[in-house]
Amino acid sequence: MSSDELKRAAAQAALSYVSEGMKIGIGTGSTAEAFIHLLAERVGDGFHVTGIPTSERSARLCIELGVPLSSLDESPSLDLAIDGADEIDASLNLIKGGGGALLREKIVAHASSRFIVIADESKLVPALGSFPLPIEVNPFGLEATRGAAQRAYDSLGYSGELRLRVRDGQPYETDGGHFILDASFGHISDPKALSDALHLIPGVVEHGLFIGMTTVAIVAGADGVRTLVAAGA
Ligand SMILES: O=C(CO)[C@H](O)[C@H](O)COP(=O)(O)O
Repeated sequence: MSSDELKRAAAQAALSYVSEGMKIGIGTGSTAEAFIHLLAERVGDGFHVTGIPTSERSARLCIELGVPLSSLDESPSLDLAIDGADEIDASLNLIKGGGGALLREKIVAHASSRFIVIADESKLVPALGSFPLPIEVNPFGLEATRGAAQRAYDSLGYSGELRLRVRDGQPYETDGGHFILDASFGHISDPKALSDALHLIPGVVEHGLFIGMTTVAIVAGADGVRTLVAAGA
């Protein structure tokens, strides 16, 4: 199966978690978009759901395909959220934000009773960190924030670099008007310690480590679709 077929298979399996009338958070990225297409087919057959999108990009696709939308302000408590990931470790901790939507994705996942991650098996890793960690920062004081983040990594014993994400020659701007620093420091030995250290920096708006948030990961591979359930979920 191709990577797109695997993403679609994971997205298809996630549909079984969606019931009539639910309010669901809708993620961002190619796997989440596969899910939006499948959900739209169900909606076309008369199924009722309300989607709360995690990005303008996902919102546009939902509108184009006829998936009814609401906002987190109108619907602050969600039944579940379904989203992709850049990396998934054995404890179902994640790196997210490759598509630049990590802040809204984290807010929506946190507002959801269950957070379901869909992915192809290439996203499963023994330890997080091969994928650069996206760190969303306020543009004000960018260099001060970059320096503080570098020192946080240094103090935890990591070595590597922070790169400002650029698109078309300009800093990449998130839906919230922030910038992203992509942190390449290799395997993250203690995700919680790194998360705490980054959260102490005023210019850091949020980072792409999703720790202890995942309820279920649905992972599609050559041998079929596996459902991995988080301990205690
Ligand atoms: O976190 C994300 C966007 O901010 C995506 O979920 C993540 O980048 C995975 O994307 P894809 O499904 O295209 O591989």
